Amino acid sequence: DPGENPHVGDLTGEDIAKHNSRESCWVIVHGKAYDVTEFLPEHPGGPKIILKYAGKDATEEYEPIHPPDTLDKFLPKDKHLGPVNMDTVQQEIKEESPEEKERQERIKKMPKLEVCYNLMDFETVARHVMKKPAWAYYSSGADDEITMRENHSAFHKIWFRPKVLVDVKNVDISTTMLATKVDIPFYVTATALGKLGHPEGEVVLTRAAHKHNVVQMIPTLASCSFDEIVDARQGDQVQWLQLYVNKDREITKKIVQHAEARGVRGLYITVDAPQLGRREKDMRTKFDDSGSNVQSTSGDNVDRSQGAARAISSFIDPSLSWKDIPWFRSITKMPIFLKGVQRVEDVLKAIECGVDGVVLSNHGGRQLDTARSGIEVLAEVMPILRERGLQDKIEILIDGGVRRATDIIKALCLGAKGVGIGRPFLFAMSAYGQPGVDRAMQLLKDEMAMNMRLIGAAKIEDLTPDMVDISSARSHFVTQPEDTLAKRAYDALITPNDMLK
Ligand SMILES: Cc1cc2c(cc1C)[n+](S(=O)(=O)[O-])c1c(=O)[nH]c(=O)nc-1n2C[C@H](O)[C@H](O)[C@H](O)COP(=O)(O)O
Repeated sequence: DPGENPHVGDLTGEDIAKHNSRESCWVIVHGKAYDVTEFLPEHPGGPKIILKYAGKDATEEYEPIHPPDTLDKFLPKDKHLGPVNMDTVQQEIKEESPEEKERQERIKKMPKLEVCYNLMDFETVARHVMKKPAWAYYSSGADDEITMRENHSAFHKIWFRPKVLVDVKNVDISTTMLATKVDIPFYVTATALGKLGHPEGEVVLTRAAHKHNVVQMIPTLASCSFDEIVDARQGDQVQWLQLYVNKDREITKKIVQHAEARGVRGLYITVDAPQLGRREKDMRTKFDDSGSNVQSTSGDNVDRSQGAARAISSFIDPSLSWKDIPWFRSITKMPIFLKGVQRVEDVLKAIECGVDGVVLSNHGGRQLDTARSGIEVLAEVMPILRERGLQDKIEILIDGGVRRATDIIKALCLGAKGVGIGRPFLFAMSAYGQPGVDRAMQLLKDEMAMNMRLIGAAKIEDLTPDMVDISSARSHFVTQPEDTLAKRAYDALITPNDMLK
């Protein structure tokens, strides 16, 4: 009688363990059994990582990479074998590796949250406490990571021309982005696989975005399901959707129309990733985990060694082009932005196509290496739009390397409506959970108010192009002239005699 024994009829661990081969492969996920034998060759991450858990409980490995509704969506119902009595499943006693022991020690000694005074502090702590694959995935850029570093250093080539004696007693740092009133001109940009850094994943960012009244851009490749992230929204909180366009347009149409039905307020089509870049730190950690080195698999012609990103993105359509824009117009009423535009010619094309906005971005340096930073492209775009009277025809956002409120202010002075921020919030979340993200956002708000005062601006509209000097913005290699005379004076080894030489 099920009343007495709730597990009557359940499968047992023994039943599952018998199906532990390529010929017959059953796995357990969240207490339910699945026959994935026929799915093995289709798995984007390759068959090997599944075979590592054949006949066993795969939940821990499955969780960070797959939204919870993945099996319901992609595995035929007849392969869903039903509940498993987990008391009968022999849980693997995972011997803690020496590396994991060391990491746990570092977590015990990590700095208190109050010691984080800026966004880079979170990155420093995260590097020490995150699991290697998670750190590698979040921190990696493409190829030599030159663009990833340039994104941040580009802001240091732009200098302020502050105004003085402006009444800045009351400073208002709020603004509107895509007709949404926000407390401060940044949004949480789309970054994939949130559960690599935190067991709750993207919903942590949803809660922090609500608390600080900023917009969250929901990633296509989120660990949480889309509906989980939308369900975590509170009150009239605004979310946008970042879209990787699927080769199967029907799937894309369903995703977009479902998002609109769920009240998402903007569609951001990612256009800089027809194929995901080579993030070598991410790739290297895949080799460390023997199960996921899925190179040698029969009949598997896709190179799966490119880390999690490349594996889970094989659905992206590289044929996407300008001719597809009208189709997007036909399937949704949401405003449409192109995310990843990197030259003024494409901004002009976007205006011609009637697109509502663009994000000037190189994907955080994770795509084409030695592409220019978003802020440098912005410095190229805005003067030309103004020249042609087009600056109000399209909303311009930028992202990449934003780590200080001064970076946000420089972007706004040049004409952006706001900026997207990615890694800092991931690192804050991974190291300290939601309190970390809250603090990161609050630090930016405090910096923003202070720096607006120091530049002589009481509100966002007061930020104008004449407040920045961009004469060095296009130099990718700024040498400092060697001031040998001064150097001589400061070189303790030089004696007065030498001066007589
Ligand atoms: C850090 C990071 C960025 C990703 C990201 C994942 C991570 C871990 N992923 S990715 O795996 O495919 O590359 C996405 C993504 O899903 N879609 C997207 O449009 N941009 C993606 N981006 C780019 C992101 O939206 C911003 O362009 C970038 O993060 C801005 O730079 P910062 O990280 O320096 O703020």
